[in-house]
Amino acid sequence: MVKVGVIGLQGDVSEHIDATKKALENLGVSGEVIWLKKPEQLEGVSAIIIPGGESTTISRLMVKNGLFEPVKKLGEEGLPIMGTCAGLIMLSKEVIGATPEQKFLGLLDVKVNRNAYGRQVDSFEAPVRLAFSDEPFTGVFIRAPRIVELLSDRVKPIAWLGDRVVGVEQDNIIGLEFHPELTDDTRVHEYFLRKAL
Ligand SMILES: NC(=O)CC[C@H](N)C(=O)O
Repeated sequence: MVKVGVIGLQGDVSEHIDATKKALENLGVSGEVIWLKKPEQLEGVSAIIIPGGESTTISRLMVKNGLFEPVKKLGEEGLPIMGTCAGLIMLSKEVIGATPEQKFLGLLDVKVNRNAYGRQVDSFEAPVRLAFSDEPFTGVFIRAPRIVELLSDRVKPIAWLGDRVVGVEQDNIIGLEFHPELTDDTRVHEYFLRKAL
């Protein structure tokens, strides 16, 4: 029985909850998926998801609600954490274009550029190649950050758009530029959840 917490302070929380429930079903694993707002709810959690949204707001609210430090600690201790889009920004070590008060969990050795795709290509869908599946995955990119540098050998690419890395993994941590929760395809969530089984 796994318990997955989706950080539910801002962003596309319900989409991640639905995708995670569906992925657990497809894996044949019984589990609970919770809308995580308070540190007390971290008790017994086996994996955490940080959704897409607005990283400045998610950062501020995680600090305000007392989730920032405990989540950082759990990630450092090896708890599986996946961040999509704004969630990727939250997980990163270095961020170009951050606001001065914005804080990052620093669990992924990557440098990202916030809002790097610019206005013209603000949002788009494109086929993404995954390291763990032969079939392409529909990548939904919405004002996505761009992974501009891998800062250590510990971080491994797991998703590509053309020859550009758009998803990475570092042991227990996964960060993606795109939004797998906005498709009906649960392969990415399943891959992540296997880390918690
Ligand atoms: N869809 C998203 O999560 C967008 C992220 C947003 N550009 C940010 O900086 O937080």
